[in-house]
Amino acid sequence: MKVLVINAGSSSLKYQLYNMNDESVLASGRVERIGMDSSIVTHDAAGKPEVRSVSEILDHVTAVKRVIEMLVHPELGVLKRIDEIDAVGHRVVHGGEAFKESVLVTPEVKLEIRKLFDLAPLHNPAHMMGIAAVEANLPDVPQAVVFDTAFHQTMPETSYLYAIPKVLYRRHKIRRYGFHGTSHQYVSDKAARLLGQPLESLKMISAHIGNGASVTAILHGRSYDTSMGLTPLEGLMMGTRSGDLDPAIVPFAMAKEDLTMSEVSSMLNKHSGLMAISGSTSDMREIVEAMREGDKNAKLAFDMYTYRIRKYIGAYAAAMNGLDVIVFTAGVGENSVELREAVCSGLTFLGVELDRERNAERRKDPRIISTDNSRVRVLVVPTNEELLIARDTYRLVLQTKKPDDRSKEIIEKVE
Ligand SMILES: Nc1ncnc2c1ncn2[C@@H]1O[C@H](COP(=O)(O)OP(=O)(O)O)[C@@H](O)[C@H]1O
Ligand SMILES: CC(=O)OP(=O)(O)O
Ligand SMILES: [Mg+2]
Repeated sequence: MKVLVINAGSSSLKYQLYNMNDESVLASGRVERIGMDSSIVTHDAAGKPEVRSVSEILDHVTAVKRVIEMLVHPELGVLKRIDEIDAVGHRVVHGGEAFKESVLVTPEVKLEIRKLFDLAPLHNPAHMMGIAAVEANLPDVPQAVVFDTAFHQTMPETSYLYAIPKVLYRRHKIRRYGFHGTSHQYVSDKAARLLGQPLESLKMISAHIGNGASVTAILHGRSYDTSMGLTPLEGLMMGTRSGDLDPAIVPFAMAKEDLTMSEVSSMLNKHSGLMAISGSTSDMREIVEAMREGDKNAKLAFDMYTYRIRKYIGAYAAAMNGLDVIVFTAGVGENSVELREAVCSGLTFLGVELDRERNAERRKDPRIISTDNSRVRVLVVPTNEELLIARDTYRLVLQTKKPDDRSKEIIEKVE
């Protein structure tokens, strides 16, 4: 079975095509700057050089059409015919309380995702455009949705409720949901396997540090608490997002600076974080570079960013009354030697001992970077949200098949 995984953003669409018989990636790529004057398509088919093209792609329907054209292209493609795509899986950031696990797309599911537009205005509308674009281009292909929030649905009330009038929860479902769940789930499972210990026996903290960043306390394999909240704004300081702040700042700044609600929201989501403190960039590579050149603002941004990660790790170790494993993942967590060093150097009281040489190795596979004597094991595990999305989609679609077809598919997979 071949599964196409799509992560649709407001102006971009990333894709990966999997052969589920051996979970190999046949092709991957992205369409950027959708709706702008020059859109960029990058396509990378297994065994062929990556290609880049610039054209005008005004909407997501056209973007999906371009992706399909690339996949069946006589030279650059990997499929003979479009009907070789058996299923499509989508990343959906917000599933609210309605979705505790991945599901196949139905009219009811689409309605629920629409109801959550308010709670994830940057993400959910774009995902719906992705789903509609697939319907338009591949009308008979089953689709599944995999939610960032699903893994965190195991959190206890003590973690997910805010200490505000309960009517806000009852009427509007205002609570902590948490995000990046697919990633936290993937890396925690991978970490336990690498250590050769059952996930259920471990107290783990996973730090997904990318553009968006969140930390999760994973107690015996289940999400126990997580730093993002009702929306992906709470918690850590991020590239352009503020993370935690005193909520009184919002009305205060609105009054003093004469800001509207959408202006204050844009300030906190798009003009804060590393960008605001460094005054120049939200990209950690550039922050580290500028810091080396003696830029004081970049150093302050880096110090605040890493201090907050350390603070959350300390808090979650207390929340779980212990800690066995820390996992770093995502763009910054997987790649920044400096960040891991800065975070871990302040955690020796917990029994964290980083091995400097292991930490400095630039490898792409999951690995241990703590010393052999470290009481808490520290790991780097490259995340793979797309693979989990492909697996869930494959499983859900297989369940809908007639028993005979199902055994045929499973036999093919074993072979
Ligand atoms: N070698 C590196 N060192 C430090 N940071 C890096 C490195 N490579 C990538 N990054 C950071 O990773 C971030 C992107 O992370 P990623 O997980 O891909 O984000 P997203 O999926 O949310 O777009 C970039 O903003 C960049 O700062
Ligand atoms: C939920 C979220 O913050 O996602 P991303 O990191 O992709 O922006
Ligand atoms: Mg991401």
